[in-house]
Amino acid sequence: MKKTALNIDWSAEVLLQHKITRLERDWLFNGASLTHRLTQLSNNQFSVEVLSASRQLAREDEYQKLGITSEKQCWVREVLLYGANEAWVYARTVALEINLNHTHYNLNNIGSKPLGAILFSDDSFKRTPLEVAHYPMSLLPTNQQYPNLWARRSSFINNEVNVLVQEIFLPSFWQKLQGK
Ligand SMILES: C=C(O[C@@H]1C=C(C(=O)O)C=C[C@H]1O)C(=O)O
Repeated sequence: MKKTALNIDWSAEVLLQHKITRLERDWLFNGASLTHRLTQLSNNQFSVEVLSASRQLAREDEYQKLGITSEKQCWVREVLLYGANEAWVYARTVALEINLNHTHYNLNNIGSKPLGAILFSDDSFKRTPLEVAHYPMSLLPTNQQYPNLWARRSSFINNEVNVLVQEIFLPSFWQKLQGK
């Protein structure tokens, strides 16, 4: 598998180098549905903008997390999650396409419905522990390229599919929490 220069360090090392606040910890390591929490925080003014949803090769760190040892076509969905008309979170979800095609989950056609509504409504999904990293600017959408943004990832796994969900908290989200 080709080495990518942008391998992200999802180890806890980043937590040793960058002290996180109680507020950051609450949002980075809270296992509840982010859709639900953002809906509450925005007083029900939550929405999803789908940037892309397509069949493509994934990144090395994503293959590794998904337990895929050679480059295979994946289903990749990239969205912005909005609260009160501000982009609060960029999310990138990856699943092995061949697995997804053999499930009854119609993830590729959910459009602007939040993925969490599916993943959290099916008790068969087990969620892996949340990991955090600082997300490389160049991997963010062009109008959201800020340095050192906190990202978290975890997988939702059942006997049909392994769905890797990565969520990057944008500056406007932290500004909202700080009442700015
Ligand atoms: C996994 C969840 O789904 C959210 C919705 C997403 C989407 O619609 O693509 C992606 C990431 C999540 O923040 C959740 O609500 O926790």
